[in-house]
Amino acid sequence: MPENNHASASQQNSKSTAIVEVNTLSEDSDVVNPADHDGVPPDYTIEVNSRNTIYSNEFIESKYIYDMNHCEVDHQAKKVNIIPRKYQYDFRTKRQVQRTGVMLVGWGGNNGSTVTGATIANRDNITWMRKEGEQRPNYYGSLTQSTTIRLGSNNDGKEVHIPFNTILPMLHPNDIIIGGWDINGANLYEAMQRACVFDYELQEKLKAKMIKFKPLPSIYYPDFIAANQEDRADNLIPKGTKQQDLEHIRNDIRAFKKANNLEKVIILWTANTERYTDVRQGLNMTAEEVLKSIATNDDEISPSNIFACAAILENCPYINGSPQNTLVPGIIELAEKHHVFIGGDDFKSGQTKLKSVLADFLVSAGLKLQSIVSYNHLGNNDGKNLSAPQQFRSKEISKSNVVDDMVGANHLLYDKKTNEHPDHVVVIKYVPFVKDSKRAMDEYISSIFMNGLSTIAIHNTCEDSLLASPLIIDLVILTELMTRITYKTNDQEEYQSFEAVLAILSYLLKAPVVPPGTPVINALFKQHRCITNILSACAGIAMDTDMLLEHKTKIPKPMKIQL
Ligand SMILES: NC(=O)c1ccc[n+]([C@@H]2O[C@H](COP(=O)([O-])OP(=O)(O)OC[C@H]3O[C@@H](n4cnc5c(N)ncnc54)[C@H](O)[C@@H]3O)[C@@H](O)[C@H]2O)c1
Ligand SMILES: O=P([O-])([O-])O[C@@H]1[C@@H](O)[C@H](O)[C@@H](O)[C@H](O)[C@@H]1O
Repeated sequence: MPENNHASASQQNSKSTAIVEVNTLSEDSDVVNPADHDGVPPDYTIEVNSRNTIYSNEFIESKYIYDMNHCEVDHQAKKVNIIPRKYQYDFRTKRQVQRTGVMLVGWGGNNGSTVTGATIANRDNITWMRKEGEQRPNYYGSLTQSTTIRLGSNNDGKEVHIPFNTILPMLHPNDIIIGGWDINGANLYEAMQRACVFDYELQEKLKAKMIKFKPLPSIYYPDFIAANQEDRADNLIPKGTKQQDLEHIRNDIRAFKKANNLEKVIILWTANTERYTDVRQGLNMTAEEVLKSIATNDDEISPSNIFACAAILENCPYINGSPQNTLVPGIIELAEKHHVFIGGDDFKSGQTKLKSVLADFLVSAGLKLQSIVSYNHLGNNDGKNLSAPQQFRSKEISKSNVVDDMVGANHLLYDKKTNEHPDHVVVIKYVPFVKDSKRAMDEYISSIFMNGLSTIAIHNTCEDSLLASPLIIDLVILTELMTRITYKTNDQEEYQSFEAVLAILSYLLKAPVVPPGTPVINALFKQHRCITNILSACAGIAMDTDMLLEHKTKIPKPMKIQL
């Protein structure tokens, strides 16, 4: 496990000091009017001066009024009755960040080795040379580490932004203890070399630490991943029943937690994409059925089903970074029964992330998106596994559904009676030569004003693992945070956790799993606002409504509101 040889960065977030107005601005700031923006340094913490936000040593407690419009559509009268409703929430966040570990399923893969090497490089501030000169480690691409949240404005009318991870006490990636399993026995140095993601000099500087890490043996059911993965499977637990596999993985989790003196362990699947499993009565529709199917060695129980059940039964959140339908109804019910968080599916890293922005931009601008073609080729082992039809189908599904909510929200452009929607084609090809450097080519065709046509063509090349690794970090950090947040409402006495299915993670995932019967949101900036607004409410900070009325009207004196 990576050593933690520095004072925990996570604990620094637990102190509280008032905001100090600062005029620091990064030299490379490209804002139009630098004077209009204040960036608060990362080592500051925030304190909300309000009677509705209470700080104790243990908790941050905030009161929040949730406004929601209840709508009644009267088709006879051709009228929509809108009843604005208000609900009071009391949020409570434990301030002490937990000593947290993540066990990656597929630790020896490109994503697993890359995220492990990156946290070591950042923690130990390892620099390396390449032809452009000295390179420094960073966490670019991480929402929690490399983005800011607009708080409001200061007395001079300047916009004040804080680092995202300042809004509430959060785990720091440098403090995450990483371990996990792989069906392949390569140590993490060999895995990093195989991945061909990091520069050579960085690999060599990481060697001494990475070579010490060897993935735990894992479970391998050949029928669930491509046959071309068979030669990789040399690091397996002794062949037994699926019940024995479940118990073995549970023991691994307990051992990892004890050996590293952890308070929280998160299990995250970044192993190969599996084929879909059947979903049917008697197999996996209830928690009882899933556990019975494991006990009776049912062929349709997948490795990822085993890992998910093991995690839940060990009170460990489980996150699915791949597109297969691991989180069947029975596993969702098991998580709900045990009040354990689960999330998925499939990291939303590049081509699909852009699609969830472009489709939203086009449709919300009233442009009728008619055709989307998403082609990519890649040469890593993921691409090799996806070259098999059943594994490709899992990925095709997760990459295809990402525009459904935007199209469904605009019945002016798309006829709901005929389920009208854009043509949408997903193509993935395996080209070994390019390795992890994925090539993505997209074409978006839209009908525009007076039936003109607009075609947008995009080409993107980048290492897939450098896009996915910061998402793995954010999934761990946000999941650990959510385990410290509880709420009660105006008609409840006891504080309780959020729903077991962590829909708040949707921003990081292509095919968000949501609580049964609730809407799936894919539009990226809706997902982003969901995270920032919920965390703002927990911190007692007013939502950023983007109205900026203070700059458009003569704003009155603030009212004193006691909730
Ligand atoms: N940008 C991205 O890289 C990206 C984005 C979204 C989703 N994903 C998904 O993330 C997953 C990992 O991607 P990758 O590029 O690291 O792939 P990879 O093939 O390099 O790594 C997967 C690892 O999982 C191991 N594995 C397979 N079955 C296993 C099992 N039952 N138990 C333990 N280990 C097992 C393999 O040996 C391999 O080392 C894939 O499913 C991929 O589709 C990747
Ligand atoms: O960049 P993105 O679309 O979010 O996700 C990627 C896909 O484009 C790629 O086809 C696939 O091989 C990767 O596993 C990943 O899913």
